[in-house]
Amino acid sequence: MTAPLLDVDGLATGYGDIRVVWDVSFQVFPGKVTALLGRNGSGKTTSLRAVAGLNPVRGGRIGYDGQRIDRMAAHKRVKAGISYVQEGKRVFRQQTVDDNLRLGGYSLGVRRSALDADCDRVYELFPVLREKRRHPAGSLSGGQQQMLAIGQAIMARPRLLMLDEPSGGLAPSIVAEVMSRVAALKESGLAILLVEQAVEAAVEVADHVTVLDIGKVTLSSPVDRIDDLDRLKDVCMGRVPTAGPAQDPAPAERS
Ligand SMILES: Nc1ncnc2c1ncn2[C@@H]1O[C@H](COP(=O)(O)OP(=O)(O)OP(=O)(O)O)[C@@H](O)[C@H]1O
Repeated sequence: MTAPLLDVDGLATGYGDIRVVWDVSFQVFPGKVTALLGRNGSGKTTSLRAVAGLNPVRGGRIGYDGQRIDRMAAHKRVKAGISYVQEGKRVFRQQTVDDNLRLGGYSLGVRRSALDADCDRVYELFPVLREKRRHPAGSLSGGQQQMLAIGQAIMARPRLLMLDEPSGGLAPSIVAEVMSRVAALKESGLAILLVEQAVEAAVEVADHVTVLDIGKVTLSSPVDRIDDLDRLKDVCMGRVPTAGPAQDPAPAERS
């Protein structure tokens, strides 16, 4: 059985003394996508931030690559292979596309030739970025900036990639393009934790979905067991009462 790369168990977290996540558990496996779904304010971003080391763990545990990382500093988590693309396409708008990518790989402290090779890999994944490599990032479209933000995260050579609403503010055709790149990244063996409001787009690429509401899990299921998308959307909107977390087997338990 494949071991999860990320194993979040009974997580409680929040902001200072304000607790907004009470009991959240999910796993992410290499070469798989786990989608965290749920309505606005349900605690998805806060959970991601806790995994990245930006919010304190007040209860439960975060396991990564077989070790507890609850108290590991955020920059050490990056070094350990955890990359986090925050919501809102945070790129350096004045810098060129190429410089943005190089900044993403800066923390590795590798030689220029290695950075060149890493940039090339990103350009293979996102050919449109190669075309625009000399342009300032601020001149790119919203979708292209999202791809650049993902490319920047990949430059840090992650094993776990966390994406917070990559579809945010994008037209449906661009969302499909971004998701097809996410699918390509998972095929390359990356473990991906995807936070999304766009339920349909998320289930296209996800292997497992975990739905949060008011800081708790209301549904946890392999995607191939979900046969009613409308019901899933209702659960995500908090419109369907749930009898507590449905802890279906995680992907690895089925293989
Ligand atoms: N800096 C903060 N200080 C205090 N409370 C916060 C802070 N940021 C978010 N919250 C609160 O935490 C709760 C969970 O927010 P979170 O951003 O995790 O939700 P979300 O599921 O990601 O929703 P969205 O899709 O709107 O981003 C919300 O009630 C929100 O108001």
